[in-house]
Amino acid sequence: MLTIALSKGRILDDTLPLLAEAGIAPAENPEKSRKLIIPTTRDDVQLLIVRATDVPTYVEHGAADLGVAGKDVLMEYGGQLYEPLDLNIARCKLMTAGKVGAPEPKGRLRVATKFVNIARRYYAEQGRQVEIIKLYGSMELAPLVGLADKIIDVVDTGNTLRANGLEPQELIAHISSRLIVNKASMKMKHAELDTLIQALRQAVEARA
Ligand SMILES: Nc1ncnc2c1ncn2[C@@H]1O[C@H](COP(=O)(O)OP(=O)(O)OP(=O)(O)O)[C@@H](O)[C@H]1O
Ligand SMILES: O=P(O)(O)OC[C@H]1O[C@H](OP(=O)(O)OP(=O)(O)O)[C@H](O)[C@@H]1O
Repeated sequence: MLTIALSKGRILDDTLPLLAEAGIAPAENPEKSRKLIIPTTRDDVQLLIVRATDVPTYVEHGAADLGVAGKDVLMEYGGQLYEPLDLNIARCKLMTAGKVGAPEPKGRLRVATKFVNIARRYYAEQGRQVEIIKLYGSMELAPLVGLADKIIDVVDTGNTLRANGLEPQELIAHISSRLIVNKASMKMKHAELDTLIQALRQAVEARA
């Protein structure tokens, strides 16, 4: 059995067409079903539906053999995972952002983000003193109400920033979603995984 961890929403929407090209389709609609383990048209493949930030945890611990996760989530998670394929989906940018026209604060910067490890690394590399404030969502609010000077979040169209009077500032990384594989599975189920990875690679390359 091959177990694939996916998150609902954007990653599921963008991954299902790639899996379909590899001959794998869910037996029921994962967006509608309350089930968290979804069988597929292949007896030897099942899907796990988990939170986006939990995908690397399931895969690293071997509860899933493989999964799909944003590079932002993977950079934040760290951990020991194979990352054999850039699926080139859910593309966006990880950026700092602040209020439009706000002067660069002197001294210690307050940065609100759910990406606390990335934030710590980024400002450490710059030798900048920061206070990092952990949030779980709606980061754009923080500078508006004086909780933080800046945020670190993913940006695509920039509409969310603009709607809140914020502007993108520094680019931290270009982001897309990656196929990740458990290290032990890669050894124990090498043939099956290799076939699936190659099929997905072809599906990705056919689109480029
Ligand atoms: N606006 C966007 N445009 C393109 N890609 C995005 C955008 N927002 C996030 N992503 C990418 O898609 C991945 C999944 O995002 P999604 O919104 O489904 O989950 P999430 O809201 O980050 O997680 P959770 O629902 O667990 O809080 C992110 O990790 C990121 O790599
Ligand atoms: O630059 P934009 O095109 O506005 O995209 C950026 C927004 O997208 C993401 O949220 P998303 O829309 O996924 O909301 P959700 O994670 O709360 O579903 C992210 O957290 C930003 O708020």
